[in-house]
Amino acid sequence: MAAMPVLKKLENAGFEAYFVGGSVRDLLLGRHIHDIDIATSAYPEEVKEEFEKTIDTGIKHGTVTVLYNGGSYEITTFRTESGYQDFRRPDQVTFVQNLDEDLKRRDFTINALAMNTNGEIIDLFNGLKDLHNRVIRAVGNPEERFHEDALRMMRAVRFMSQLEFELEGETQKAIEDNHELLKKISIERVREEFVKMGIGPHSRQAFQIFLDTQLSEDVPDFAGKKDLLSIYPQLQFSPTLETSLWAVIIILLKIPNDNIGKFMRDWKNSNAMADAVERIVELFDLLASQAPTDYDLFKAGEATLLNTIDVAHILGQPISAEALVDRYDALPIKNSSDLIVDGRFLIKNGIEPGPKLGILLNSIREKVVEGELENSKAAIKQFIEEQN
Ligand SMILES: Nc1ccn([C@@H]2O[C@H](COP(=O)(O)OP(=O)(O)OP(=O)(O)O)[C@@H](O)[C@H]2O)c(=O)n1
Ligand SMILES: [Mg+2]
Repeated sequence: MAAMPVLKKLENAGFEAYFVGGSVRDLLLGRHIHDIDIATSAYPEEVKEEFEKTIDTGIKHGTVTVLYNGGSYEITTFRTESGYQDFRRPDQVTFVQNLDEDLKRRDFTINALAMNTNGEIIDLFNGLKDLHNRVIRAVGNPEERFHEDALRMMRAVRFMSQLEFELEGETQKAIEDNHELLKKISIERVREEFVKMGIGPHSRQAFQIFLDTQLSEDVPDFAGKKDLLSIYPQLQFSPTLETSLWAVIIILLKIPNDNIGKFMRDWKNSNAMADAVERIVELFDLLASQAPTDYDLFKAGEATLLNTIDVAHILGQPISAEALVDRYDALPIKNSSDLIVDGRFLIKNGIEPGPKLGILLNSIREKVVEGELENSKAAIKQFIEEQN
């Protein structure tokens, strides 16, 4: 690890120092390491004395960011779990003088590993075994861990998705029993975990647990929605601008389906990338074979992160932006607020203001949502005339 000199510097100054948390986990899993956390016996002021460039990231929590040799490191004084407030992260923390106490307050066994300057792993909670068996398991008593910080319940499902791990039974049960605590957490923090869950490679399985444990009851707009998995496979496209770029290049180059794998390997793309790109090309093939409607183009755009006009071009059916705007009016709507007309339109077309107008407007809305009536002014006008 290029970060080793930072640990050594702290050790040479007479302090204990270890890599901890996600960086140790990701190192052992061979994953990309995106941030490096260091736990130390040194107090923030002492850390600052050892390094020239530091940022006071969270002095209250014992954290100083050190910039060293082109890298950036979050160095935090050993601390305990005491001081958690109302199921959220602690406002104040208690510093302690040993690593064990610090590891004990961490969320999951795979996140409670530490590594010293010799590259030795300190594993107090069988985190290595859980890494090997691909299990997310709370450190110690799961209830306690989730009471300390309820966001950890969302972290559990996002790690499942990101790392392609299973959730250990007791940990899952504690989430089922305590899911309501998630309501205490700010939506910004929940959203961050939700997005990581949704875009991870195991998102379908994680999403299932998110629904099963009823965590879904405690986030906006999901209450009572139990049967979402039937539509979820769409997200397995995992589109990114990068996957869509390769798909577009393959279509432009007219690479036959059998050769997509070879094309992707020629560019040294990963297998996962190749799979995702193949799915997108398949989607385009399917669309090209069946005279797509505007709605198909729109949905294909969503599935590929391309805009609808680009999708139409790729399929050899160029349309102008103006034409598209007109044609959009006729798209089926999902949300009643998307209805193209309102009460004024009905009055203009001969309906007297009053209760009958409200009832008619509601039935129009229902028919459009059900797809029985086109969401266009012409179709709705005709429908009104038929009712009179
Ligand atoms: N609610 C939380 C958040 C963090 N941690 C501990 O702090 C470490 C670092 O936190 P963070 O960077 O948020 O998560 P990572 O596990 O490093 O995951 P990521 O790869 O997303 O950074 C975690 O590994 C874990 O030991 C915790 O116990 N409880
Ligand atoms: Mg991290």
